[in-house]
Amino acid sequence: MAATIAEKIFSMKCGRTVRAGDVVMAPVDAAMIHDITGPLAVRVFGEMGGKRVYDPDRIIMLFDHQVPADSIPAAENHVFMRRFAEEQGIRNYDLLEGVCHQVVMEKGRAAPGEIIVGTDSHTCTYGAAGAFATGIGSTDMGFVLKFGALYFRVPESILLEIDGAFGRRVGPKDLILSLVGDIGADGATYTALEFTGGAMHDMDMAGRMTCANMAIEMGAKAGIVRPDETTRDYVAARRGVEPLDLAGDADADYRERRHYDVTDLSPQVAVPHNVDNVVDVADVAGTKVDQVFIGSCTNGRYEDLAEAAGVLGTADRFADGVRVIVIPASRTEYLKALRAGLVERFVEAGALVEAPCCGPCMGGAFGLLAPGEVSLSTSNRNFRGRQGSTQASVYLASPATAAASALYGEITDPREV
Ligand SMILES: CC(C)[C@H](C(=O)O)[C@@H](O)C(=O)O
Ligand code: SF4
Repeated sequence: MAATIAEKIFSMKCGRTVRAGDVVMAPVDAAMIHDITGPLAVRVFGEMGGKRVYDPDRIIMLFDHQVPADSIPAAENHVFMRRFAEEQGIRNYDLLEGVCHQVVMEKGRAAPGEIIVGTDSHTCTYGAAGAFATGIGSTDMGFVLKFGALYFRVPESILLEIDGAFGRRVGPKDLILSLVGDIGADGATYTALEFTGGAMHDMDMAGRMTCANMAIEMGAKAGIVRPDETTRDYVAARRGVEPLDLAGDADADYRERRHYDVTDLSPQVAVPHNVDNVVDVADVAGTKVDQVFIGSCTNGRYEDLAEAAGVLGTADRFADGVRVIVIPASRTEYLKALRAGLVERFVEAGALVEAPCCGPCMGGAFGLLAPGEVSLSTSNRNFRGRQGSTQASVYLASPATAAASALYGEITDPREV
């Protein structure tokens, strides 16, 4: 019987044929908790009478939102979580490795066919590895810590066939922003997006992670990139085993099939204050920016930094008056950027390069905006107040557009640099 990837994954995990709409109790392959939402999950686990977690090897803990601790309560949360990890024998990456989603992926903790949950909405990022991965609340996570399983309604799927070849300085972030603009912030609510097509399969893992990461910005429960050779190589290199082959069937019951061609796509920008307010860069070119942030789980990988550095080229300095903050998504990505000389280039050009963390993405730890200020950010959300004052404005774009805008002090089409 024909099935979507999501239906196949739930059928495999439940040991019987299930279809979209079925409510199932499914085992969870891995569960991720971080410094912000982890403490509540741990408390709920205790309130449920939890003594030992179901399997410490399946739990991934790390701190990334408020690191190094930016307040005494944050430091206390860290201590609380460290103790729990020690008691339970959970591997705690602490604040040493980077942003949660990048760390889960690069440690090979996500693979095709797995069900992964995390107490963070961008857990959908691991769909880049062919997993069914979704963000859950801390209360649900308390249950997962105890029982290793969770109730799910198997979602309907939307097939996204992406073809064509990106033009110069246009890439995965422009694609996903255009999809969010087209589908809308609630256009895919509780569906699994299944990404396939030539342009997806030509994309490296970094680009696929950028796309899967923003599935939640359309309301999707998960965003799964059909696994292929690129997925296999990435996962096999990290796990030492051949991952599962998995594809949706041509005659599966998709709620919708959408086709896109990226060939003529221009750089895209999400304008304040919603992620689905997406326009061509030309429509906002010339808008003055006070801060440019290159980083986050959406675009803080080596490939993103290289794209930005490519636009910077041999220019001496970023524009006067623009604060450029660059944050590699993990220690691994930071080291790659260091070894390739990218960090040196950014610093020479006047950027602040910070250690891996969420940084200004959520307006948490640092890099906040004052009323009236404008930020151009490679992250995934531009809601009012997201990066500081509710009177500030956040534009979202690709690393190439961010670098071009940092060079000129105003939103700039990277193809013109
Ligand atoms: C802190 C966390 C709950 C939150 C999320 O779930 O996404 C954050 O990571 C974000 O990006 O807004
Ligand atoms: S980088 Fe931003 S979007 Fe990603 S987990 Fe951190 S706060 Fe959330």
